Amino acid sequence: MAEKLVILGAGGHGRALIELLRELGGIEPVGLVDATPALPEMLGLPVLGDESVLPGLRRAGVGLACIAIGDAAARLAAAERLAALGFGFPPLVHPAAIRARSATVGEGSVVLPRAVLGAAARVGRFCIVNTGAILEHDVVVEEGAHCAPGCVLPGGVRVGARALVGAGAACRPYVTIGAGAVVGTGAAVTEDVPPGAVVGGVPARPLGQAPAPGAV
Ligand SMILES: CC(=O)SCCNC(=O)CCNC(=O)[C@H](O)C(C)(C)COP(=O)(O)OP(=O)(O)OC[C@H]1O[C@@H](n2cnc3c(N)ncnc32)[C@H](O)[C@@H]1OP(=O)(O)O
Repeated sequence: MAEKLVILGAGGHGRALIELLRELGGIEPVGLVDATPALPEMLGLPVLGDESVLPGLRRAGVGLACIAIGDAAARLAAAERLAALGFGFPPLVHPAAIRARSATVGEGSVVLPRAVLGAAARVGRFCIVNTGAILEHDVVVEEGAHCAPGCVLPGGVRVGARALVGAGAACRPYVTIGAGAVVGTGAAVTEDVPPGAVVGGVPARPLGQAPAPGAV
């Protein structure tokens, strides 16, 4: 029998995860939970209410959850709350992603279609590897980080915890992107990015401090 799963977060990323789960099979999504549910359903799945419904879902046999929240700090905080209620977080890898046998994906992380995980790539817990992102051999992505659509991380790049590598950004091999840093869309990162920095452009240069949660 398929294990039952609830999705926390009824926004755009939630929609992407519904599609992922339907392609994956073997796990039955029962609905979505959201702090401020705007609509009664999403792509045919019910929006069940806010987090107050979660204990009842656990009692009803829903044992799995995935967190569809783009902001890294909010995603990790939500994971702690749901773990305390006893939910488990399977890594979810879309069947149209390409994963080397030696690549690993941590609990609660999601890998979307056409993403590539090369040899010995390591994706930590509660990360997002978005559509078409390329993580080459030996790339390390730490807890809560987000590799946005189409970014290119060549061999040996390290993405620190909660960092965001923006859509279409590319990096030089073996650079380190510090914890909580943001790499803007389309940037070309040629040297290490300090923790918490915001960089953009070609070549990437500092743009300021990390934006407020949810702003990117
Ligand atoms: C499935 C999905 O959709 S996943 C979504 C993934 N998300 C992303 O890829 C978004 C990544 N975020 C960005 O690129 C953002 O533009 C950020 C974080 C770099 C900057 O955002 P903010 O802090 O809101 O900056 P803001 O838009 O006010 O721009 C500040 C300055 O930086 C410049 N700037 C903003 N983004 C970039 C960029 N990607 N490259 C170069 N310059 C940039 C702006 O032109 C502006 O310059 P100015 O001061 O000379 O006018």
